[in-house]
Amino acid sequence: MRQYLELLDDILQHGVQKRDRTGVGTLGVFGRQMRFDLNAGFPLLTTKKLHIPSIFHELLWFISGDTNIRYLRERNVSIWDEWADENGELGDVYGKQWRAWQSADGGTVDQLAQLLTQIRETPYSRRLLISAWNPAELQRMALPPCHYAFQFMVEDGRLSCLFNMRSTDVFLGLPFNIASYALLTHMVAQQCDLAPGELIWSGADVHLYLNHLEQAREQLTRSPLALPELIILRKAENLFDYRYEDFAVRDYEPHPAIKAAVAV
Ligand SMILES: Nc1nc(=O)c2c([nH]1)NC[C@@H]1CN(c3ccc(C(=O)N[C@@H](CCC(=O)O)C(=O)O)cc3)CN21
Ligand SMILES: O=c1ccn([C@H]2C[C@H](O)[C@@H](COP(=O)(O)O)O2)c(=O)[nH]1
Repeated sequence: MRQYLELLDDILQHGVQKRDRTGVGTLGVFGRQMRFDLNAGFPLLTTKKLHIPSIFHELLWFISGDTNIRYLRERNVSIWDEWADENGELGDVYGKQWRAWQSADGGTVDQLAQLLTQIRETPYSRRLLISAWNPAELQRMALPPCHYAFQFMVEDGRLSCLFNMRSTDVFLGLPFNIASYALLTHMVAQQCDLAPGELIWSGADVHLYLNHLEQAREQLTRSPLALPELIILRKAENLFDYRYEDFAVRDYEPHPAIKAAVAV
């Protein structure tokens, strides 16, 4: 994950200070990309310890189509707490758009199910794409999607994924987002009898909150360690049938966690 440290350094060196919605303020750059070879290890940050259950449960929750934080709360995952209403609802966020995009005729589109069919039937397709950016429903979302679209590509029996972010909280959000899309790529690959290929992150507004600068500098004093390995213990019947217990991360031995406040 040397690329991640290079990105931190890039922002600290070239970032421009800006006001932002949360009132915290950021140091940011516009337009960056990072690539991860999923065969070189599972891209979990090693220069600070990440809480793996939060990442894995969140992805399973998206895939299930759920938009209420009850599922997360029951599993001690608190990363969405600040955005939920008194009933735990986040509105029409990721899960809704991935699994039940509202169509004009009153029906819904299961983008994830369609994607799997397309990968199997037309692996050469250039349309293996899912969008969470639904302009008609943005007002009904607690937060407009940050990772708003992702696309797969099949080549030589390998599945690669590129995910787009309009806005990236580099210290807190990005390490989660990279691991989450890496896990999704492993799962979709297994379901389609492909091997994982590359994961590519593409970010537009790429920022460090001003109250994360010290933590970012602390991370830059640390050396990246060997990446862990993801083991899928069971091949589920279909993409929607995976459980948390189906995954194990082997040999994750990171530097200690670094605390930071999330900007709401
Ligand atoms: N400002 C901001 N940054 C984000 O990354 C973000 C949002 N808002 N809003 C929606 C979701 C929620 N996400 C979050 C929210 C909190 C953490 C966080 O506090 N992480 C800590 C503790 C993790 C834990 O409890 O599992 C960390 O040290 O990684 C991470 C991602 C990602 N998103
Ligand atoms: O998965 C996520 C979700 C959110 N973020 C960050 C990016 C921004 O710092 C905030 C969202 O604020 P906006 O004003 O809507 O841009 O959350 C992330 O990095 N990853």
